[in-house]
Amino acid sequence: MSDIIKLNHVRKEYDDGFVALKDINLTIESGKFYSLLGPSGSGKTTILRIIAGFSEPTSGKVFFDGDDITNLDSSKRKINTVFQNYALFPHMNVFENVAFGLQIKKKDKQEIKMAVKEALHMVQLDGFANREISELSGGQQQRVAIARAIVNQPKVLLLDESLSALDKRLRKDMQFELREIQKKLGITFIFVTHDQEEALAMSDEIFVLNEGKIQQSGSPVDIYDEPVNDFVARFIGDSNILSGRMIKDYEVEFGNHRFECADAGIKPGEKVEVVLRPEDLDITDIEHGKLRVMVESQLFLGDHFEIKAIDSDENEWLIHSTNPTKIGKEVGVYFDPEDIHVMRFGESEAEFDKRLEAYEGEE
Ligand SMILES: Nc1ncnc2c1ncn2[C@@H]1O[C@H](COP(=O)(O)OP(=O)(O)OP(=O)(O)O)[C@@H](O)[C@H]1O
Repeated sequence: MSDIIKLNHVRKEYDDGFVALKDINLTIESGKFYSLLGPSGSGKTTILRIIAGFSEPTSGKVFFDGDDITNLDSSKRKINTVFQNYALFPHMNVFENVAFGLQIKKKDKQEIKMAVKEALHMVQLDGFANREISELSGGQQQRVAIARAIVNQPKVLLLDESLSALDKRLRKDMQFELREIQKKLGITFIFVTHDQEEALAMSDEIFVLNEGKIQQSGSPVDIYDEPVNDFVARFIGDSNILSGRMIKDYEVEFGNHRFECADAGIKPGEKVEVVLRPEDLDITDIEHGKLRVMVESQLFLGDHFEIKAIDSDENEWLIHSTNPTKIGKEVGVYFDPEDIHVMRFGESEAEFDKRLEAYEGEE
């Protein structure tokens, strides 16, 4: 797969002096589904606007297919955007909305008709061409917005929080549909969301952002299983995060116990943070457990029990279990060495990758 978009050292300082993007470097390959994921204010929309050409970086460069497009007008980019509020024209029907961009470009009438028909077919709105926008449900409006964005065959489609107006059920359906549309079209989608579940479910690759910096990039599984820092660990899924100390390669101490782990390349004695995912913890009897905890609360969440427990050092543990236990009971907690994820304080993604490579190379 070839690279289609590159951001090199992009920094964005707004007129009031606020630095929204600090030093963004990212590469987008063609034909993949990407998410920009981060809390409100982390800079997701700013990145999208810079890629679309609605905003210029203060410094740094934007490349498209190898060409420098940093100062290229948005209308000349082979990139289209689906906005959060869809920005449909309420006084035009579905056909006119989708045809609008092509009419502006003075395309041939017959050609426009065919292109609109195909775009509406792609988003499963065959037969809706003459409907008024006000006669459509939220999900259908969303699809018209996508049809309008894909009708002039962009190479990249940007989607800004475009599912956030939909109710939960419809949102799940649209997540699936968007993924299907992306696969059918074979173009690159860059999707902005603050919803980590949505990003994990839809993306080939995720960029996790916080405070104008990319914290981590990778596949959903990489990011979930190997968060590089506590921000990512906390933001993506539920976590147990504890302070600890590295004893030696493949051995870490936390909660006054030493445990075999899968991490290496960290100085003996170095203070670290340890992440254990609640679904990696199993409740067992005290003798078979690696930890001993007392169950404080238990909630049934449909497909698992969410159990909160406390150990003798007053550390709170979150455990997801398919079997119920009893409040007030002392139980053992079991986990495998690879379920322990050790994070160094302040380690960047690049340093993390380098350390991992060095150790994988040795094996
Ligand atoms: N024109 C502007 N002038 C000054 N600050 C701005 C301007 N536009 C955005 N910002 C600030 O830049 C930061 C990043 O904004 P951005 O819209 O990119 O965040 P976001 O991650 O998309 O957030 P949200 O999920 O809330 O949309 C925010 O703190 C925002 O207040």
